[in-house]
Amino acid sequence: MQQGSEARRPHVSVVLVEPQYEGNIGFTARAMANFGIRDLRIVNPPPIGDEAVSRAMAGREILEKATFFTGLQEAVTGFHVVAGTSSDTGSKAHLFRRIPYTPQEFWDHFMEEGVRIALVFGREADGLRNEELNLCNAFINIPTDPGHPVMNLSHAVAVILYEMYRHVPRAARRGTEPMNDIQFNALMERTGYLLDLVGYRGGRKENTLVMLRRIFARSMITDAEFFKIMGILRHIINRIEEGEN
Ligand SMILES: C[S@@+](CC[C@H](N)C(=O)[O-])C[C@H]1O[C@@H](n2cnc3c(N)ncnc32)[C@H](O)[C@@H]1O
Repeated sequence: MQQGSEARRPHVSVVLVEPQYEGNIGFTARAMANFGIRDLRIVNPPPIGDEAVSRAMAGREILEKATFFTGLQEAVTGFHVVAGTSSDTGSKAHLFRRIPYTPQEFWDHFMEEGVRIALVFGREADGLRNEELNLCNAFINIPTDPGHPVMNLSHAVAVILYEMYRHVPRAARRGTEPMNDIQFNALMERTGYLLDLVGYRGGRKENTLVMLRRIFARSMITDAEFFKIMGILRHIINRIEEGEN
């Protein structure tokens, strides 16, 4: 299922109900890849061909492994949370069992390890039908300009998954934790040593280190990037030292 950070996440699936355009299916798979979600379910898909594949890019495997269903009930069996999505908070609002969540509110509530969540998206032309909304036990509406509330299907998927991703604890996003204080000090120490080796002394060295400290501090260097930079510094330092001996 989700790569890398399964332990801290709910199990999220994306369910498209009778999408008309294969391009939107491809773009949906691509957005899912961007945010680490793998399980794509499609109720009564149109023919899926080259256009979907070319739109999917990194989501190609997700597209290839998508599963197909003949009804929504079948597609969402076994999920704890079945979240219907709609741009329509007016005429369909009476079908919502409660006021729709914004994506942020939804993930504030449901970002629980082990919870199985189906995010259900409707048809391009007329969204989810009443009988499909009745199968949902939560609802999400993405706030937009009131004059233009209807988003493209795959854009709506991307916004909701982006918000999910923002809720994933930092530690669960492999390699994206910020460099810690010990690493920061080690980076400054190595940089200072390199400046010594290339002949920076006294005030020149101090001023350069102050400037580099500011640059490093505002660069939001991740732990993975820290190890890369340290590796590069080690190579440069080794080369210089070898040349001196
Ligand atoms: C082109 S829209 C269909 C328009 C339809 N009036 C509806 O119910 O939203 C296709 C799908 O994209 C999703 N969508 C579009 N705009 C959205 C919004 N503002 N909030 C939540 N989902 C949205 C919904 O899943 C919707 O069924």
